[in-house]
Amino acid sequence: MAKLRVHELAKELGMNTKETMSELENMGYRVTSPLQSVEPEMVSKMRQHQQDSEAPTPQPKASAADTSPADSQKPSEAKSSSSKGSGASTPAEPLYNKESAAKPRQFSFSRDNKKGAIRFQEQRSSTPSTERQAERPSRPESPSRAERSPMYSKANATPPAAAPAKPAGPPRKAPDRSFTGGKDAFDKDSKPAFGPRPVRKPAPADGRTVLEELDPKETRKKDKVKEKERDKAKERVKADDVPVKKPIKKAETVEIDPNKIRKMDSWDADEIALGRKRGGKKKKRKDKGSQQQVSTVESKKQLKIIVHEAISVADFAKAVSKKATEIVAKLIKLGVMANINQVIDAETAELLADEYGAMVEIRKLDHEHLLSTEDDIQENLQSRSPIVTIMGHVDHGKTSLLDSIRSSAVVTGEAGGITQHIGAYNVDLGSGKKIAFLDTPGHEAFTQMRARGAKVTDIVILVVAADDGVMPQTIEAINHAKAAGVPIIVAVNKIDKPDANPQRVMQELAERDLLPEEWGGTTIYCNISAKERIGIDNLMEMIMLQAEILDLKANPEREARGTVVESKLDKQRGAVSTILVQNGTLRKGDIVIAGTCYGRVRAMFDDRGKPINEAGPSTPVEVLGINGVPEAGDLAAVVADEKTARQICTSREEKVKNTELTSKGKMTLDDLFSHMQSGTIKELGIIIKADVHGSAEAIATSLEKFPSDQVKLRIIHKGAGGITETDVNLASASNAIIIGFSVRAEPKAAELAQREGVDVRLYNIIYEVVEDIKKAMEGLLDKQVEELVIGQASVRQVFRVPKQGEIAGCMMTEGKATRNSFARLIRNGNVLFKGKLASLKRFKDDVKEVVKGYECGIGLDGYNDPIEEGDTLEFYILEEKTQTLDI
Ligand SMILES: Nc1nc2c(ncn2[C@@H]2O[C@H](COP(=O)(O)OP(=O)(O)OP(=O)(O)O)[C@@H](O)[C@H]2O)c(=O)[nH]1
Repeated sequence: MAKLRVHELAKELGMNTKETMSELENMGYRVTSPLQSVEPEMVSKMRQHQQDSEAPTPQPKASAADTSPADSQKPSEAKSSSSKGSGASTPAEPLYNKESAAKPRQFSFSRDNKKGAIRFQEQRSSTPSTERQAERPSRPESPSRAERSPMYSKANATPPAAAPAKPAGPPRKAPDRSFTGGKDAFDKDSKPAFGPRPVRKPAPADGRTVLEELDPKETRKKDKVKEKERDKAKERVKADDVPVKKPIKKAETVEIDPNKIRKMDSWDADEIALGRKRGGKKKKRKDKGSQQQVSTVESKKQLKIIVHEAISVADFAKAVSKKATEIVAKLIKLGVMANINQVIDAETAELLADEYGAMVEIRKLDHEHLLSTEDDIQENLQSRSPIVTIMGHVDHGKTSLLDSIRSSAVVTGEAGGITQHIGAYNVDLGSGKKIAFLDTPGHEAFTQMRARGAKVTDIVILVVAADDGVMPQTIEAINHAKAAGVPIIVAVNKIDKPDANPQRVMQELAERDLLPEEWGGTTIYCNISAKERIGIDNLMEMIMLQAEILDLKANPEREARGTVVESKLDKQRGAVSTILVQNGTLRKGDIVIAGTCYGRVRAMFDDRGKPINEAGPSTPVEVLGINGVPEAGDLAAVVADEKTARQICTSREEKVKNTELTSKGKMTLDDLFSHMQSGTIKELGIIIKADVHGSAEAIATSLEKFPSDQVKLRIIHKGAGGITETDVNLASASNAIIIGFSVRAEPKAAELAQREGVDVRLYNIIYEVVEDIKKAMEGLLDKQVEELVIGQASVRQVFRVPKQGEIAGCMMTEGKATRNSFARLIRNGNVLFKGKLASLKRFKDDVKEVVKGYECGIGLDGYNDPIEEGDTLEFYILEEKTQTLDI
């Protein structure tokens, strides 16, 4: 008997790949990849296991089997269709411009065992699925799968035991309600579980389908939910009906939720359950009035105000049933100058709420919170297409690959053949399967987005030219993808070239932890020629296979949330933003916030410039109507009205102004110890940049060997050259520190590091690097260091002194500077340097200290960039505090 790969076995057994992997694991067989070959004996064990579980019983256990997504096909059929369904095994057959599917199609994978090629398979359902279902014995469904399947109603997934009332008898032909991923599922005859629910039909005495039998249960469940929602809605309506001038009685027993109303919080799961958002147009109109910003809910608890990012003073006043002028006065007492129409941030609202014995619940509008599907109603979750980023070294064929995938001519249209902008494209593979591609000019945009909290990509395609091999940017791309925890599929490109050497690429990448599956590793490699369009279909199959493993889900029913991929100002069209919808559905007319910008979606275009009215999950769209140019990586989310959008954006703008806020929470060597102590850090990410590769290697080796059972040192990236913005972005996105050895940070990188709060350490002696890390771990074990500012000086003139570099001629404007103090060099609010003084002089004499009102000359130790007139020097000393470990 021949070996089979995991995904082939899964196909044969009618299971999904993930389940098969876990089933194999359960049977004690180690599986690391869906491409892994399974030994013949294990294959037969699995088959036996399958048969055992499929053995027909006199009990009518149709319910679970009916709901199996894979049961619509017999294993034997799966095999036979695998060879014919793909149009035999002509490898060059295009996958996504197939003739239109007149018949319902379904999508799956198969392997042509003779040729060893895994192929997409398009299965035409010539036989009604009900027949196929009846031909094979039913197989009990595992509850987990039932739960996961988006198209299932939970009721249908009830295990066999849940239907004991059914009369015993021979298994009857139950209609196929399994979801196969194809349009079969919508076949009228087969009465799909996810079609219009026959809940209102009275269940017949016998001959009922399991679906019908279970419907009352489902109905009850639904009714309960609806009832709950109706109650909630009533409460909201009650609140909405409160006239403006009428004070809310018993304010302390009223829970006021300014955001949980139709106008404020369109992404609230409850609202979605009510289906209010889409049907809420009329209400919206009716609600146009400031008083409708607040809704009340009876509660015996403390007054609760739910605030997302901001709330206006007027709304806050309403929430606590006080006059706005009183709130303004309270704010002044708290040191916040705001008028009635101004917006206060959630934290200020919290302080204010304290004054009224109320509490504020802050709901964050960040990527982590908004893009999670946790609060989505499970049954609304559906599989979504994978979002793929193509990365690789310059000229290795990223654009050509994308071009060949979407059969357009991007490369020829590019100026100088260089990818000039980030594009996002949807590729239709037919059979309802799509892949969203992000075309980035390397990895900068990817990491930049990640640094902004965006996690856009599900899979990275690493393009490596077979004639060129692994190059510096290939390594960077690997490190960036790894740091983001995104799986990599390697596309070895240009195999058409005479000097192509795919084996060498494999070898080089294997050394970097990308061990090919055929060598016992887990990384998928695909040999392709983007130019000659060789192996593209196989690559697409592998992407879909990986996507299946990742089990990507989204809820198209909810309001859109996504990420800005790029944005620009177009002379004709105004601000144009490319938004990748990641959850929900974006519709024309929706109000979108993106970073600090917002607006009503005036028009939307797909990746080919075609106007569209709505875009579901994993769809990139060009959006017109946003009032500015948001940054790549900004979260885009639909809110219910412009007022809410404005409030949030105003508050965000204020936060952006306060640069300190953005640098909050970043890891620095200084606070490594406190993080270690609080247990908030398990590993310290390090990026090493050195003048030569050898030094970077040497530092990495010594750090990797560093013994510590508390914190693991993880080298995220190492390379030769100065510290660039990309390095800082990577550090910021990965909460890592940067070690520069005999290199400096590029000015823009230094600025970015300052803005992002990334700790950049510069060294000239390897030993000192290790020593510093050691000190950070051990030295701070005894001491906690605090910076105490002691003075400030303004740079009036700059002198160049041989061997000493630049000396800043300063006037002390505040406090004092001492010879052993530290200094921060600040320009336009940015700290360009932080470190020791190299010299402190009055005229030609070294002095110990200079006080306010006196001139002095100051050299900065280790700072080699120009000092400029007008720069500010801030002096500080480090104060050590003894730690009390036993607290
Ligand atoms: N022979 C051969 N040439 C290829 C193949 N793929 C790409 N090329 C050529 O390689 C060059 C670079 O291709 P691009 O697709 O622009 O590479 P890129 O990685 O997107 O480059 P940047 O946009 O500059 O980062 C072009 O001249 C392509 O025609 C291939 O499979 N075979």
